[in-house]
Amino acid sequence: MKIFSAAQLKKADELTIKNQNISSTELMERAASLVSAEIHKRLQNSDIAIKIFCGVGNNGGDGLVIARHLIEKGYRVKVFVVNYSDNRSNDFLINYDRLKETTNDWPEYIKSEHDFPEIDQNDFVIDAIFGIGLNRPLEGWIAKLIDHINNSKAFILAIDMPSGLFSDRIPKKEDSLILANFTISFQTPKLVFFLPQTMDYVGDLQILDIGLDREFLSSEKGKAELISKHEARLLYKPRKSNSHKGNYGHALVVGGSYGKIGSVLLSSKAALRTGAGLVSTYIPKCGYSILQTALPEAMVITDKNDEKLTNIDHKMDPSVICFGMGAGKDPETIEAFKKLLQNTHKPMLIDADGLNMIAENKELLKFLPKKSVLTPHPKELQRLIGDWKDDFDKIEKVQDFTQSHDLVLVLKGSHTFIFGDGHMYINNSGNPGMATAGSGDVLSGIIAGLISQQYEPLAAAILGVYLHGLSGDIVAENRSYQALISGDIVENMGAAFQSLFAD
Ligand SMILES: NC(=O)C1=CN([C@@H]2O[C@H](COP(=O)(O)OP(=O)(O)OC[C@H]3O[C@@H](n4cnc5c(N)ncnc54)[C@H](O)[C@@H]3O)[C@@H](O)[C@H]2O)[C@@H](O)CC1
Ligand SMILES: [K+]
Repeated sequence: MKIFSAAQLKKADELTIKNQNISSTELMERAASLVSAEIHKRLQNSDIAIKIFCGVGNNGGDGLVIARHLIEKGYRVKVFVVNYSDNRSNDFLINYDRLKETTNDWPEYIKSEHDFPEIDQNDFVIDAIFGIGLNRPLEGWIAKLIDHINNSKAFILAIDMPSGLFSDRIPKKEDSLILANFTISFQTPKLVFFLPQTMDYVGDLQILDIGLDREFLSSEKGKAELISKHEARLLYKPRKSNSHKGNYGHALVVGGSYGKIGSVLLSSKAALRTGAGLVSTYIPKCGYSILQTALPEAMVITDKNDEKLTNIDHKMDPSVICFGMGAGKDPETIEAFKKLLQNTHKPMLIDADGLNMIAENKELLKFLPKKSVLTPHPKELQRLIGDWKDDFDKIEKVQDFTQSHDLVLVLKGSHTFIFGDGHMYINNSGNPGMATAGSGDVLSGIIAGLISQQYEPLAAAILGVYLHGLSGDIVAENRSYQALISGDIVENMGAAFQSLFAD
């Protein structure tokens, strides 16, 4: 699903009104009716006090439509107009009149702190104060109202966006914004719903298809693409019945040091479980028996050194080399890595200590084969590209970095971002249970396993990240977040592939 900017959404809005020959009031009616239907589906006529806070723009207009529909269905609704301006939008005014025809319990106006209503913890609050139209921080009594709503501890449903959240920038620490439990947004999600600095305000997220202009949605280039099952499925390449292991490539996993052989084991196993035809490992001698015993399907070559990598002389022609997990940063290992880079021309996957070596020896960057995949977590990214001001600045810097070196970059996080070919993809699978030792090693193995099967590096990164999260979700469902360990993600790759096509 594409992610658009506020300006693009406004354009989609206008085109829809023109091409479908409807009024903006009708579009609002369509969008907000869908929201009230969702609320009704969940509340099932329960006798709960619903308090709807409506701004005086179109987000407020949505709130008024929702109020009317819920009142018609018999809910106990109280509407508050947050009168931040005397300029009311046309659709606000139309729906204000329609609401007054529906109920005798007319909206109450909030014009200062004195008008703040009491909000009980058991109330159901709907935030329809500001949507994508917010263009400056909230001030004065409006900011205080937001804090008042948050402090009530009531359940908060935000319409389109939590009020106070901008669509295109990060709010300052001192800014007031709604901390929603649930957000229902229209047509496409907004980028800020997925950024580490702003995602917590959104709560659970639901996107409603309000039928905006199809032609625009499919032809317009998005700011980013959200990767869910549908998008992942399109990347999947089925296996041919007339094939042999040679068709699925050979992944070479290079890494490990004394006490860290497990990382290579996890990556190698993940590559095999993802479908690589052959997997070899290149490790220090101390790992030989460990790997041969724990993973008889893999071939093992050892360095002449017992505890670290000193000379990566593999004499093979692998389809992909995955480097870095557990490798440490010994000067001899760095030298060996440099030689490996100089002698490799196919895209590589670089993780963990491999990334740290590049961060500390930037001259290595020029030896990286084009389209290599780097898989940093935020701290590793910072070592690679330096500090950033905020999440928007970070995105810009990563785009510059990946484009100038022609790389694919997987920025790991609760929503992992994938950058490549000038585009940005945001993963939508996975869960907090996956923040556990070795999870990154498994991801590297999955992506390497896909590259070895001739997926383009960018496609391998996108699909790999999605499958990794999907497998983690399957584990969490059966085992809880806390009990999930990385080996479980590998073991459930089969279930993840099956689930890709389950519905
Ligand atoms: N784009 C779409 O596809 C649709 C949009 N609809 C709704 O329309 C909303 C956007 O409506 P609007 O453009 O009227 O914008 P909002 O309702 O978000 O904001 C209204 C106005 O408030 C003013 N404002 C901005 N920041 C302020 C501040 N800090 N203090 C005081 N005033 C401030 C601005 O002049 C802004 O236009 C969406 O979020 C959505 O809820 C829906 O009705 C249906 C379809
Ligand atoms: K809102």
